[in-house]
Amino acid sequence: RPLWRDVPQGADDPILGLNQAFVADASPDKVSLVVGAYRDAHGKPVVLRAVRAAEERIVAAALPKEYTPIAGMAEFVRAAIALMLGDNSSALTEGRIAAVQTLSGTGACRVAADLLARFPSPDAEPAAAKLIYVPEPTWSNHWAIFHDAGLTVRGYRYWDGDSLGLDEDGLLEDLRAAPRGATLLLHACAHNPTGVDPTSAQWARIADVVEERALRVLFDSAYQGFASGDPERDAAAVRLFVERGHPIMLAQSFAKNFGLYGERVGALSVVTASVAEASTVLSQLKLVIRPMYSSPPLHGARIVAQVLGDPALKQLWLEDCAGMAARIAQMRSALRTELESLQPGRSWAHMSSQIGMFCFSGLRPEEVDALREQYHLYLTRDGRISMASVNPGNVRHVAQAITEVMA
Ligand SMILES: Cc1ncc(COP(=O)(O)O)c(CN[C@@](C)(CC(=O)O)C(=O)O)c1O
Repeated sequence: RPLWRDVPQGADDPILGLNQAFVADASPDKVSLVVGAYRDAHGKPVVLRAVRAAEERIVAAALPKEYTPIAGMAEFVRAAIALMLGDNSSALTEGRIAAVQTLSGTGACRVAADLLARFPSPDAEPAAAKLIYVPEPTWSNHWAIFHDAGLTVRGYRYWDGDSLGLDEDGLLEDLRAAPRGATLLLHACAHNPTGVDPTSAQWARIADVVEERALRVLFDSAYQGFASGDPERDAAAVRLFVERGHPIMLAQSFAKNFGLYGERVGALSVVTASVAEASTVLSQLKLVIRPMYSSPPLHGARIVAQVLGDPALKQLWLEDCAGMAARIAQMRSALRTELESLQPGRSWAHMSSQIGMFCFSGLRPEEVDALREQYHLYLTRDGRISMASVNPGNVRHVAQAITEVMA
């Protein structure tokens, strides 16, 4: 009996769906510039040295595989917070942070969304109760995550297509117009998809407006250490808000900076005003998680806890993290050089001034389609290029293809 006959065909995911088309492409010249996953200079995925070493220790310890608590592995969660806020963060030492391990960054954003939907800010105007502002553009999955949790999602100006940089005036104007107590999503570093981050002076002005409008902030940190190569530097924006006393929420992904994509390692932290608030918020986070997926996976959390808890392994990780960031920076300048030599008079400065995994190239959708159809180059239709997929072996081919579709 066709009991599912009324189910409509769902749209392919703009990122992951495109990757399936790439896999199906038989051309030997195909290159995927789609998913933000690191590749080495030979186009191969990498398991970091510190991760391998930690795994050897974990396997040798022959640990049991009991359920983790609903809130996850406490040692991992604490290490995750300390990586972002610093070991001597007062919020951490005073016990004012409610934090849980999550199914990577996506899971952290979704648990945050459910908490926000259940507990609007007490200072919120009625219009702000379930309202979250996300940057225009943002990671495509953000819209669905917050919508599915029952929040109303609204864009705020972020990308300036003319200057190929931050639309600071538009951003501040939109935030000033936000109803009091609404939630604001901010990318901690390496904004996806634009690669454009506010300067420290611009972050300070954003923090001013957040205070004026009593906005609640959810930082989404998916690239700490991977952006600049220095986790301390990549934590600057989050630390600015915490030092100003903002009760921020922080979603952390360890997919990219630890290369643990498929292990699904993440955390969600809520900085509160007191131990009592942290305790009630944690109890509510557990009520969100238990019916959603009960408890998070063991292995990846053990790896991150082992690495961050051992100075020698942490140093190894820092070197590899810096190495990934450096290779991406090299490819940014290599591709820029190739493009500017093929297109005299046209500047590709934004390719090397942007930071993190992606270059927001400015390529139009029809040019992206031509790259895919004629040159077997795959990238998302917003023109985002995953720079980790560029390497000395394909950089000229990529530059030539881009030049030809722009002609
Ligand atoms: C800003 C941002 N937040 C959260 C996540 C979620 O990552 P996680 O759940 O794997 O921890 C991503 C990953 N974005 C990728 C790299 C992959 C993806 O789309 O899932 C991207 O290609 O944009 C991201 O870019």
